[in-house]
Amino acid sequence: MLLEACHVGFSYQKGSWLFREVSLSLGEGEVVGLLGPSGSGKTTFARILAGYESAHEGHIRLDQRPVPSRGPHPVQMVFQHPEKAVNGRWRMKSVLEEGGNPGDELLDALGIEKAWLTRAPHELSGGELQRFAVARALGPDTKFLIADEMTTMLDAITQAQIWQSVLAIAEQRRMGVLVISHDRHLIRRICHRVVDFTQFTS
Ligand SMILES: Nc1ncnc2c1ncn2[C@@H]1O[C@H](COP(=O)(O)OP(=O)(O)OP(=O)(O)O)[C@@H](O)[C@H]1O
Repeated sequence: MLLEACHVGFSYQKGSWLFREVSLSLGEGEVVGLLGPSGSGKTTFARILAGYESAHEGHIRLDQRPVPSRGPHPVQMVFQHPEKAVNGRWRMKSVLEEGGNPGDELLDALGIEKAWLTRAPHELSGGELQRFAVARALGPDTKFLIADEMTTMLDAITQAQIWQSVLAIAEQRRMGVLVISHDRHLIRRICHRVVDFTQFTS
C-alpha cells in the first residue's frame, strides 16, 4: 500500500499559503522523518494526511485512489499530549475500545499493564497514557501511523521503549510511519529517509 501527498497546499488565511506543492510518499513498512521549523505546518500537513483537514490544493491518494471517507481511517495520528487526545472522564478500557478492540498481544507489546485499564487518564503517568494513545491508533485497519512529536514529553528510557515497540509492530504489520520531530538524533536513528518541510514553505 502506498500513501501519497500530491502537490498539496493549505492556508489558514486567504491569500497566504502555509505550504504548497507538498509531494511525498510513504510506502509499506517505510519509516520517514519530517523535519522543519516550528510553525512551518508539519502538524497541519499531518492532519490532512489523516483526514482531519482537507487540502486546499492537490490531493491525498492511497494506492492511487482517494482515501475512503467511510469506516476507520487507514492513517492514524499520535500527538505530543495524550491527555488532550483522550476523554478525561472515561476509564482507559473505554478509551482503548474507541480504536477497536486491541488484543492482549498489542497491549503486551506496548507494555500496558492490565491494572491500568480500570484507571482514569489522570491516574496514569504521561508515558503510560501515551502507550494507550499508541494502542488506540494501532487498530487493525491502520496502515499508516503519524507520530507527531509522540515521545517529546517523555524521559529517554520511556521514549526508547515506546519507539522500540512501535517500530517492531510497524515492521511486523508492514505499516508505514511518518515521524515528525525536532529531535534530529531520533530521526537519524530510526528513519529510512528524511524529508525537509522547509522546501514547501515560503
Ligand atoms: N486552526 C488554526 N487556525 C489558524 N492558524 C493555525 C491553526 N492551527 C495552526 N495554525 C497556525 O499554522 C501554523 C502552522 O502550525 P502547525 O502546528 O501545523 O506547525 P508545526 O510545523 O507542526 O509546528 P510545531 O513544530 O511547533 O509543532 C502556525 O503558525 C499556527 O499558529
